[in-house]
Amino acid sequence: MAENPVLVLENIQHAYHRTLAVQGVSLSVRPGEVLAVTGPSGCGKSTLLHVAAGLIRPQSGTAYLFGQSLAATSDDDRARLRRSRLSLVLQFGQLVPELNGLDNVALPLLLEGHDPKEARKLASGWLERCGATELAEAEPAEMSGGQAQRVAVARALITGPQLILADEPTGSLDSSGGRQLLDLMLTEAHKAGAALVVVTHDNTVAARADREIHLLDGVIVSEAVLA
Ligand SMILES: Nc1ncnc2c1ncn2[C@@H]1O[C@H](COP(=O)(O)OP(=O)(O)OP(=O)(O)O)[C@@H](O)[C@H]1O
Repeated sequence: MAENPVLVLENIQHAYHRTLAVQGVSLSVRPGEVLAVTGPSGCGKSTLLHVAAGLIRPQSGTAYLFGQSLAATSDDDRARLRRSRLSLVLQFGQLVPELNGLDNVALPLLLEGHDPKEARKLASGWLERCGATELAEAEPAEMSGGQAQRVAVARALITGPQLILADEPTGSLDSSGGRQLLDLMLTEAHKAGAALVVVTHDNTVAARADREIHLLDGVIVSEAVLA
């Protein structure tokens, strides 16, 4: 029997004032699947990812994470779900400005009550794997966009999530740095059996996915199975 999807979006529609950003999008993501969401700037990719993460409540349609309707969960439950089974890599890293690189990576474990020494040891290992050892003591304000993305990816991987939602996770890195970080995300997702949904402008990133959906003006206009 096929495994249950980790993410289902049913007929999602969302507008900001008069701008219709997403118009009736439905999709489903299987465990372990890598899905690329592509399309030109402003076509609704980030909005869709934020809906999937429960950060935006869509005006209509339903999002299900791990079989649970996000509309039916409380803010606390959504936050808990995000911490335990889902990781986000948002555009520009979105690190906690008051914490250094090491504590930003350790934070999801600290919030779950892990031993701080152990959490920081694990965080240090993830920073190293993400090529960001030298950022352990740095504050986010001192980091370049690409450095913040490395730290954000380390923070996303430390919990061993079942689903990673990533918005242009390598967009601020040069092509070789971006490729390395993407390789790491794909390898770790594969090892853990995690699904990865990656929003990208970059065709070389999309080419690494199992499936690609292409959005135009908030609508899925094409879908391709790549692997
Ligand atoms: N907070 C907001 N307030 C008003 N309009 C918004 C807001 N966020 C997005 N939009 C608009 O909604 C549409 C979709 O935006 P969205 O950021 O989802 O697209 P995108 O494909 O991710 O773009 P990009 O690739 O440039 O990040 C755009 O027309 C954008 O201007």
